[in-house]
Amino acid sequence: MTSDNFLDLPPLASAHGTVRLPGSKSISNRVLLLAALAEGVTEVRDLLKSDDTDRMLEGLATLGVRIDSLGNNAYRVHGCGGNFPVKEAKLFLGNAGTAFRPLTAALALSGGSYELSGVPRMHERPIGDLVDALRQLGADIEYLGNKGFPPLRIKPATVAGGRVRVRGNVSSQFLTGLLMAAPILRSGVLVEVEGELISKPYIEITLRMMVRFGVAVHRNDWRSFTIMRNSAYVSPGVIYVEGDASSASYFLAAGAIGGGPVRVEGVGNTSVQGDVEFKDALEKMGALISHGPNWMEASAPVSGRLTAIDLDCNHIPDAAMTLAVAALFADGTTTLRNIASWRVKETDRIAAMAAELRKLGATVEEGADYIRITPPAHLKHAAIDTYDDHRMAMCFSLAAFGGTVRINDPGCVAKTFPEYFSAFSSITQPVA
Ligand SMILES: O=C(O)C1=C[C@@H](OP(=O)(O)O)[C@@H](O)[C@H](O)C1
Ligand SMILES: C=C(OP(=O)(O)O)C(=O)O
Repeated sequence: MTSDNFLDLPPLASAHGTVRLPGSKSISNRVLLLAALAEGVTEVRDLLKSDDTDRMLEGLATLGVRIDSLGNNAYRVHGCGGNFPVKEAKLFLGNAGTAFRPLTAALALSGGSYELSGVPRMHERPIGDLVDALRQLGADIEYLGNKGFPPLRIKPATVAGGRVRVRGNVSSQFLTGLLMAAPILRSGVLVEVEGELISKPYIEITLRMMVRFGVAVHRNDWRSFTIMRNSAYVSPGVIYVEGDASSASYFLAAGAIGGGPVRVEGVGNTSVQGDVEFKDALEKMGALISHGPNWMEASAPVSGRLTAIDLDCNHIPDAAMTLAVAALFADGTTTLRNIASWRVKETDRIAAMAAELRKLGATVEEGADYIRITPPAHLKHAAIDTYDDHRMAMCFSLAAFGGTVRINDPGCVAKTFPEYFSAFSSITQPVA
């Protein structure tokens, strides 16, 4: 039964089939911004269409960037050569971290007057480390609400390149924003990371996308990054967005729990996305995994049951949520470590995950940066609250392998995967 506010998933007997993945959120929003900043016209194919990418598309359009929709998830972006035509604007960026953080950096170095705001949760997500770094380059940024958080006002300022230090232990998106925006200055920037850097594979995506647009960053391990004087983005002509590796995790887990094989197409072992390593975590749990350059496939262990794991998940913060729900179907106690960033994402994901897993009967221990899950013998029926967090809705759909489950506010999946539930039902078979 469905309504606007909840979706009842029937008890599931098995999973097998193939899913063609929607485009990667992380790549889509990077490519849109880089194409906008580049010289020339870029044709972007297989872009993700979702709330987060709509916020980036709208934001760029407000800034005067011409973007033509060509149909079939293809867009033509008319680059503005590092100089947004509109010098005064208000941007609403929803809850899209991949739009908010990089656009803050780009606009702070652009010499205009801008206001950036989002949904109430976005105003609770930190941005102080990025603002501090941009101020070192001369940017004039004011907090319109609480210090260290959006909404922000950016004023015209004399900005110049040079050395800038940024903290990377709250979100890697601050470093991503600085790196992507730095070529706007044309005068060379040395970015030094202060302390620990989390979510490193996302920096790899950033650097790979910048190279596609003609800017090679010289790096010293994860400590410092140099953007040379006169670096400027140039359109690569046509660019394809690969499938979303985080979105792949739900289907691969379904194959590992429900028999399989479940195959995802659009992303594979040559991907630039760190979340493809989710398949390795599932393999450690006993799942049978195979993969090629553009696909991955998962089946249940020969024994039929997954086994618990103890894993540092810092490199796969998004896909790790799927492991927490897969742990309901694994023998033993699963511990997911080094996930403090979960607390400042769409919701406090450690608290939300613990609360909803407990409703299903699991024994859950949570700490500042870890979660430990012991499954019950049988799942209880529960109505799962999703906290306006797309990943809560998507990963808890897997609980239907233990009996019927209600997902409250299923529409929140629109942040990154509007068609999620129809894709999920296409590879899962209810109990007869
Ligand atoms: O740069 C990116 O595309 C992202 C970085 C990660 O955030 P943090 O760096 O805040 O962990 C990730 O959780 C987010 O979904 C996307
Ligand atoms: C953390 C996420 O999103 P954002 O890009 O808004 O940070 C996510 O998609 O899990």
